[in-house]
Amino acid sequence: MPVEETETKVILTHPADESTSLTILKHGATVISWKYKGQEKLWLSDAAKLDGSKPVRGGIPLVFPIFGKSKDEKHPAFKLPQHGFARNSPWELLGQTTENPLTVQLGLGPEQVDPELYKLWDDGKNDFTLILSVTLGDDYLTTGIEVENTGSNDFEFNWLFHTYLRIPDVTDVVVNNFTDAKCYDQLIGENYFEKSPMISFTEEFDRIYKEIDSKVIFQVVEFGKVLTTVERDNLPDAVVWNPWIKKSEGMADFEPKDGYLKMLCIEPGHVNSFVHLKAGEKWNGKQTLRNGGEIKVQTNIY
Ligand SMILES: O=P(O)(O)OC[C@H]1O[C@H](O)[C@H](O)[C@@H](O)[C@@H]1O
Repeated sequence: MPVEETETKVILTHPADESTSLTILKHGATVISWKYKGQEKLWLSDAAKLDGSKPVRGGIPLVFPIFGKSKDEKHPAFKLPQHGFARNSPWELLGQTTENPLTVQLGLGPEQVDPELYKLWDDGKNDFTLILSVTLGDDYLTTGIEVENTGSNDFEFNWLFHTYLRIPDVTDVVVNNFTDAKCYDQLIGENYFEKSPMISFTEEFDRIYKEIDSKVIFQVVEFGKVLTTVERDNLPDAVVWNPWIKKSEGMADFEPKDGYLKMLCIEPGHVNSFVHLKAGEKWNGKQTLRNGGEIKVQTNIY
């Protein structure tokens, strides 16, 4: 069976190769595992809560309708907890949409969100439908989101795929194609242009790269070999995050404590500005993670 549904999960198995598969937790519609030819490509904490009591620490949590915590008291998302409610709500499997490549859809509407939580967004005035499409390709995983404003008032939101990539050792990898991109460094609270030809990791890292053209891809490269390629569609920003030693110690659901060496978050999103969605309109964004790839060097100067 290429698509199997249990009470809590949806499992997709590649029809031509059963060692390629993925698992989606219905809680948060979080992809918690992607195996390419038997090799796990996503990082999941050993202490991640998979029982719906917390957002999942690992895999691909979904961030909506706010990235981080709003600092603007007057903003409709000000009262929401960090990263909103999509990652913390029970999504519903809508069904399989294509066989080749294998695709399923999951949906979320206000009625599935904890009413206490939903009320915190603009006093519960915003009506929406989220449809997540997850595709398991031969050597890739695509997650695509459609946000529809099904209500009668306009609203605005952030979207982000909080992707935790599993890697052999974060101190051995570099990531390309952020050179000359605008960047906000969350650790020092400063804006600058990224100048490194490749970014590397020797300490805590938390940067929002902004307004990067869709044709620019990001690649995690280890000793000259591409491990994973990240492609984006209509998601202009990308957060790059590694919590390093101290921050990992402070997260109860982060295990093992040296797990930061085995993970790197590259998070395509629309977070530098809000998407304004008029009543009745739809917005789409998509990321594709591809196993391997040829090194491609691209610029952010146009
Ligand atoms: O602990 P969480 O709410 O899952 O957030 C985890 C991380 O998400 C993003 O990557 C942010 O840039 C970080 O500042 C934050 O620490």
